[in-house]
Amino acid sequence: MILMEAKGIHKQFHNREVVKGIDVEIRQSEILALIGTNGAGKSTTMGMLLGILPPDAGAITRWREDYKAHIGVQLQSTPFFEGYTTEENLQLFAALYNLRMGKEQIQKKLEECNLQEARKTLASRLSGGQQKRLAIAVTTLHNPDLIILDEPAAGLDPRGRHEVRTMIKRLAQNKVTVLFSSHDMEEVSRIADRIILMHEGLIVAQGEPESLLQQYHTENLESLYLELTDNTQAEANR
Ligand SMILES: Nc1ncnc2c1ncn2[C@@H]1O[C@H](COP(=O)(O)OP(=O)(O)OP(=O)(O)O)[C@@H](O)[C@H]1O
Repeated sequence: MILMEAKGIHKQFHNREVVKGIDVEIRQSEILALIGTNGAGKSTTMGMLLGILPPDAGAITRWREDYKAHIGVQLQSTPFFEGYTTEENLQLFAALYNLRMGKEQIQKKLEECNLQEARKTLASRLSGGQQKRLAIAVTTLHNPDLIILDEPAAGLDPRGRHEVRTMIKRLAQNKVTVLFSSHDMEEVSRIADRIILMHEGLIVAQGEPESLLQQYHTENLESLYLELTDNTQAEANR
C-alpha cells in the first residue's frame, strides 16, 4: 500500500525555489531515507509531506483524511520535561495525546527503546543516544502509521548510532513506516529499504541501495552521494 504520493511538488521562499517539482512515494512499512547536501530541500520536503507547509504547486495524496493524527514526528531536538524521569516523560507525552499508559505499556515502550535500565533516570541525565531513543519512543506513543525523523542519529557515537538503527528496524518490523533524513551514508546503507537523494531542490537518484549501486556502478553510497552532488561534475556533464 502507498501511504503518500507527492507529484510535482514545488516550494519557494522569498522568490527562491528550494524544492523544484519532485515526486515522492512512501510505501507502507518501509524505511525510506531522505539524503542530500545541506540546503538540498529535505526538511522543506518533509514539511510538505507532513502537511505543515503547503506546496506552491503539485499535489500530495495521503492514505487517510485524518493523516496528521497518525504521524509521529521527531525534529532535530526534542525538548523533554527535564526534571522528570524517562518513565515520567513517557507518561507526560502520552498525556499530551490524551492517552493513559499503564505499567505494562510503559514497560513495553521502555523495552522497545532499550531504556529499561534508565527508567528512573532524569531525562536531563540521559546520554545522547538514550535521549534520541526516548525522542523516537515519544513519536510512537499514539501508535502512528508513519514516523518522520529528522537526522535521528546525528551527533552520536558508533554505539549510539547502532542502538538508534536497531530501534528503527524494530519499529519497521512492527509495521511502522519510517521516513528519516540523514547525512550518514553508513547509517543509510544499513537500514534504508529505499533512498531518495536530493540536491539543490531536485531528486537526483532514488531506489533501493543495492540497485542504485549497480545502476551507477559505484562501490558504496558515499561515492554515489559524492558523485551526484558534485556541482563541478554536474557542470562538466552538461
Ligand atoms: N522558512 C524559510 N524561509 C526562508 N528560507 C527557508 C525556509 N526554510 C528553508 N529555507 C531555505 O530553503 C533551503 C532548503 O532548506 P531545507 O531546510 O529544506 O534543506 P535541508 O536539505 O533540510 O538542509 P540541511 O541538511 O542543512 O538540514 C535552504 O536554503 C534554506 O535556507
